[in-house]
Amino acid sequence: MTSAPITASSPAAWLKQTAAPWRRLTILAGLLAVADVAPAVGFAGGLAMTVATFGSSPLAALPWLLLAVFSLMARGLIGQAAVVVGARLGRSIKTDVRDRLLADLFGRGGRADDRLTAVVEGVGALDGYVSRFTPLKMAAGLSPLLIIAVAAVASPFSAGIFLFTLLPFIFGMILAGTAAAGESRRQFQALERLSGLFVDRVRALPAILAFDARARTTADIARASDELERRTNRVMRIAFLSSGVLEFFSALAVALIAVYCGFNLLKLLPFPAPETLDLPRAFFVLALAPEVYQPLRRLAAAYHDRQAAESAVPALVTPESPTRDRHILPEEAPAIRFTKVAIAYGEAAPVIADFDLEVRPGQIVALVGASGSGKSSLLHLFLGLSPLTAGEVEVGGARLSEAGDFAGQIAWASQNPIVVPGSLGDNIRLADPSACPGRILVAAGEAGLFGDLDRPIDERGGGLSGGERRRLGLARAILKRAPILLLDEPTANLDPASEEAMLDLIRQATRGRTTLIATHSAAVAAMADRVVRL
Ligand SMILES: Nc1ncnc2c1ncn2[C@@H]1O[C@H](COP(=O)(O)OP(=O)(O)OP(=O)(O)O)[C@@H](O)[C@H]1O
Repeated sequence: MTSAPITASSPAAWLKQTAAPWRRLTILAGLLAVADVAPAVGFAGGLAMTVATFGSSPLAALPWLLLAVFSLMARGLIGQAAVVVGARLGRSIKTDVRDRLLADLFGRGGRADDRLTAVVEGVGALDGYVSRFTPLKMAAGLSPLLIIAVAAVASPFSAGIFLFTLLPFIFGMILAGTAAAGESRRQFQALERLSGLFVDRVRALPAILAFDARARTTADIARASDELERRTNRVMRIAFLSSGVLEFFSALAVALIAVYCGFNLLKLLPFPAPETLDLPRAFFVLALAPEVYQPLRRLAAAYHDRQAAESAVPALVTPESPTRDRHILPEEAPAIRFTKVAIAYGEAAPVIADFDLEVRPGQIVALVGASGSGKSSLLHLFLGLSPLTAGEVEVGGARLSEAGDFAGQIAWASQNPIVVPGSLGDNIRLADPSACPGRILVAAGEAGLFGDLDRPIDERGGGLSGGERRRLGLARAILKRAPILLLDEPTANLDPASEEAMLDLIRQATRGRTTLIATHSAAVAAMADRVVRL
């Protein structure tokens, strides 16, 4: 089951909306938690009657004893069923949210570091919320009142004591919950920071080793992990403190009931007795006393689940992404039009402003200009790697502002093609995972990559020269049958002879496609149909 994209005003609303498609299962889990009341009452009644009848006739006590035993067993079964339903609910919701996060992550083509904690820890934090906290919340709202109503039948005055002592209990829970909320949020932020830092440093390992920054990096990670430890300790402290306070109130209330029932039985109450209790009724009320507070204590114990889930929500909300129709572009080379395009990174001044350009279908346009003039940024627009701050880019009539990116229709050779550990053939195949070995061989040949395609390459490109890396990028662009070709500095750092050979290969690759090339090379610019200076 997949829910709609979610954008909600508050974490609580987001969680509610996210769980909405599983409303029935949620209600079932809640009802099972509430159903625990029936065996609790059965057990208290059975025990009270056993004690009351055992003295006069042990045989008459047997059915009551059996009731108490069966009630205990029913309690176990109901608890087990609640765990199974809760686990199923948690699994379903986690899978849905995780799928949505991953789709958003891959759909945007961005880096995954900042969402890693969301996908792993954040989604995990939903489990306790849906499988424990939500059903227990329902039980905490209904069960004490049900038990008090039953107790009122045996002893209305005791029911009044129950109601009265519930108030400080609820007040204590609210106080503890409010105190824990902020700390829990800060703990999740510390966890996100540590996780992001760790992934980032692992990624930058070669640079760290090259600049001998091991000590500094270790200190950074140690600091972030100390911070997480500090935050976790604070959350735990609040949790222990609040559960201590709640235990105290619950013990006090049970003691109050015990004193009242005992003194009433012995007729020793220091005030006029509001009712006369006999042994079974007094025992029944006393046995029910812990049950009144049990749902609230359970809810308090699961309160941390709610805090953890709410703290994780900001990282889990996927921005409502524009509808992306990957098939809106024609198969043939399309026209491209830039209208008053601006690109600005963050708050910095625009790198590109008021940029207008019309590229005809199949045309080759070279973008030239000083380093930093924004050539790569213009190409990155098509892949969603640079922001379209103003204006519009249209490809065959489709608007970039509506499509988000055109990555599916782009063959792209970047300045530094990404290399993954594996063989050279595996690396070319990344552009089209469905390509057969024959097509990969042809693409490699057309990009000037000859030799063994099975030769191993590590993640830093070890095993490839600088020129071969560029050819790898070109081979990928050739392999991908896309109507637009983007080449970023395809001949940088090549000697004139290699560049000349590369030009022939590029010319072939551009056939039947609309091509944009960012370049500093006069030879590449000369090959283009049109040169645009930035
Ligand atoms: N992801 C980014 N975040 C912030 N600033 C960026 C980012 N990418 C590029 N820039 C900035 O935008 C400006 C233009 O960069 P861009 O790479 O587009 O220029 P270029 O003309 O392709 O340069 P070169 O010829 O050296 O490759 C530079 O000042 C660069 O620092």
